[in-house]
Amino acid sequence: MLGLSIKDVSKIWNPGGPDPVPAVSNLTLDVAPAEFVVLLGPSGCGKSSLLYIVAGLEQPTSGTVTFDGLPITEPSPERSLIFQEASLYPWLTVKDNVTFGLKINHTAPAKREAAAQKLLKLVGLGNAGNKRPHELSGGMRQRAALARALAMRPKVMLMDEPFAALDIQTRARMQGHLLDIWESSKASILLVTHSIDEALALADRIVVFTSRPGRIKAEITLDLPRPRDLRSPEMVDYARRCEALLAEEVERAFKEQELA
Ligand SMILES: Nc1ncnc2c1ncn2[C@@H]1O[C@H](COP(=O)(O)OP(=O)(O)OP(=O)(O)O)[C@@H](O)[C@H]1O
Repeated sequence: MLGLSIKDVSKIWNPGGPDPVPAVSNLTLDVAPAEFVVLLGPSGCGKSSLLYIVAGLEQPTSGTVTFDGLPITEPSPERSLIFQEASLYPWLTVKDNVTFGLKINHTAPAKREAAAQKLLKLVGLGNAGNKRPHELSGGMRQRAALARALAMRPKVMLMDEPFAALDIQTRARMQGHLLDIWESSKASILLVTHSIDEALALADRIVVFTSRPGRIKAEITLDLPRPRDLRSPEMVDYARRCEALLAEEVERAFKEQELA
């Protein structure tokens, strides 16, 4: 099968230790090529744990994860992971950060230069290639991190709250950039967020998690054109549904804590 296939995956941190933590439980999720899936869930419900497994940085305790039919056992350039804080190399220019992976791959300098020009333009940093990361704003750094991920032509972009550290206006612009990038790259995206608005603005499908251990509570398919007007009655209705689903889970987690 093409795309990402997560089958019956469970993750227990510290299994066999004195304090095992069941993070994800029997989770099954397929992400089609070029599909944009957003994971929404209460804090600590295992969203990042799942992303690390898909990235190949962690192994599931049980279950399988495949990409284009092949088991995921280790990180690969075809699956890029982008975090909340852009982790650029401070001693390299933006351009050299973007083409770092290509240099490791022994891509010829002329090709690297061409790729950097194209990617920096795509993320709106056409004039910032020679700057160092500390000279950029948070939003610009995150765009540089996106360009660096794109340089490896990933088939899947795994994004862990990529815009959470940004102010609301920058965040909205970054979402627009991401949609442009997604449309031109045709990569699948699996993005974790706490923001219902972000999920509604971006997703083809929102997957709502239960509280820990994370399971799929609901899936909401948004077969709607973008950009979306989040104030339209239809979107307000979707937002209410998401809020109600999340509220149930937060409530359940509190009750379980009280009983423990
Ligand atoms: N490396 C680890 N070792 C032990 N426990 C871990 C590890 N990583 C995560 N956990 C635990 O697994 C559970 C799920 O964490 P995870 O970070 O996957 O949740 P999350 O849904 O991404 O949370 P948030 O939304 O707050 O970022 C938490 O209880 C967390 O403490």
